[in-house]
Amino acid sequence: MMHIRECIVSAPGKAILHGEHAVVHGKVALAVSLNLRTYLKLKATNTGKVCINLPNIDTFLCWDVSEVKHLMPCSRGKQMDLKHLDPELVKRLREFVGGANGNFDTSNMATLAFLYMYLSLFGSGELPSLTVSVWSELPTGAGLGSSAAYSVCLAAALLCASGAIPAPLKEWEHTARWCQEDLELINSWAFQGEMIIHGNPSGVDNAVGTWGGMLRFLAGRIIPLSRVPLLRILLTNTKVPRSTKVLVARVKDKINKFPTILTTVLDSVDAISCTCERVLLEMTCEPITGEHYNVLEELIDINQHHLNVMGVGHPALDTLCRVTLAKGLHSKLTGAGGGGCGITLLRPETDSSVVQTTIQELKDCDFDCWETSIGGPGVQVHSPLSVKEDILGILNRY
Ligand SMILES: Nc1ncnc2c1ncn2[C@@H]1O[C@H](COP(=O)(O)OP(=O)(O)O)[C@@H](O)[C@H]1O
Ligand SMILES: C[C@@](O)(CCOP(=O)(O)O)CC(=O)O
Ligand SMILES: [Mg+2]
Repeated sequence: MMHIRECIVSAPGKAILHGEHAVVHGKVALAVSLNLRTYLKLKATNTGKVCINLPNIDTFLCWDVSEVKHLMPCSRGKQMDLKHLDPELVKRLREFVGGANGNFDTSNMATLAFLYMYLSLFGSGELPSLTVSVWSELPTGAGLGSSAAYSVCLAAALLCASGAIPAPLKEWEHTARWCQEDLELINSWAFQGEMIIHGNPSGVDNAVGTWGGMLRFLAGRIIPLSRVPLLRILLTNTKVPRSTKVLVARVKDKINKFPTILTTVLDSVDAISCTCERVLLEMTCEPITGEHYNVLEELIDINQHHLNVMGVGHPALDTLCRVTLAKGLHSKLTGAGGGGCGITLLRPETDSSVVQTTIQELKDCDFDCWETSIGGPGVQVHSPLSVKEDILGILNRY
């Protein structure tokens, strides 16, 4: 039986400050990693089976390696083009997992992304027997990039298991990261997972999951913003379920229907991202003033209107904006919208009593709400000691 490397990896979720949807159409986005992560454990087995345990989405599946092996198109060697999916492999996998009739459910998408990467990475040789277990602190399908964190973890663990990238953890270390070249490979493979889950992803989410921190993303170009002011952000999950794939397709339809109208909206979002970036930079090189915050707040308001124009708003997100504005705070949706999460900018002087009453009022609307810290590290490999006990317990359960 083929020998593979075992590992535990994690990747962060993200919040998009500005540029969601527009980024799919070649505009600038500003995004930042969160302190909420997805963890994945890959275990080598000798059962002749390939198994996946996804307790967040109640999915536990096992196949005989031989059963999966014949899904690999015979003509296929090692995959070189990581910008497109192999349509033949996707078709076969859809038939196999039951997503052939446009059945884009949570479980099918996650399974498809896993099997696609597993077969693409190992399918040209002997398929290893292994078990992958994933647990996330992120809400699934809520705009915080859970799909990308999942795809980044899958890519890192499977690439590491296959020997395509090294195991960077030294014996005495608790966490380690890969070198730039390996991160680029992880990011490219994670993009494949995102293509399965999003349909037409921009790549911003997997870039944040891979590199962490705050970054500017434009047409596949990733520029880390090393100098950013400390921002206080409130995250609210309206808990209205939605699918990024459906929302991205909805925006595309609207652009096709009203090209000249939507083009100007997308250009305006681009200008918002660029203005926000300039203001954030100014805030790191000159004393921060109330005017900086006034501009950041106005940008949030304008962008939220644009996202409504694109058709990705939701009454629950309107409620979030209204409740926070009554406290003098400004909010916008983050991620694909249509429900899911929103961000609220807190000012440095915002009193903690105001924050607490706002959180309480949002909870009274049946939303989840918490102050978050941003800028967590990108994809990492862990020793078991560096994983919180409760999370390790879940990963070891299977
Ligand atoms: N922890 C997880 N375990 C399994 N699948 C996950 C997990 N997190 C995300 N996914 C996959 O990602 C999909 C959600 O992606 P998406 O609609 O892009 O929302 P978001 O990325 O904003 O959370 C889920 O339907 C599922 O297929
Ligand atoms: C709407 C979009 O800009 C972000 C989607 O983020 P999320 O899956 O909702 O976390 C799509 C993309 O960039 O691929
Ligand atoms: Mg997503």
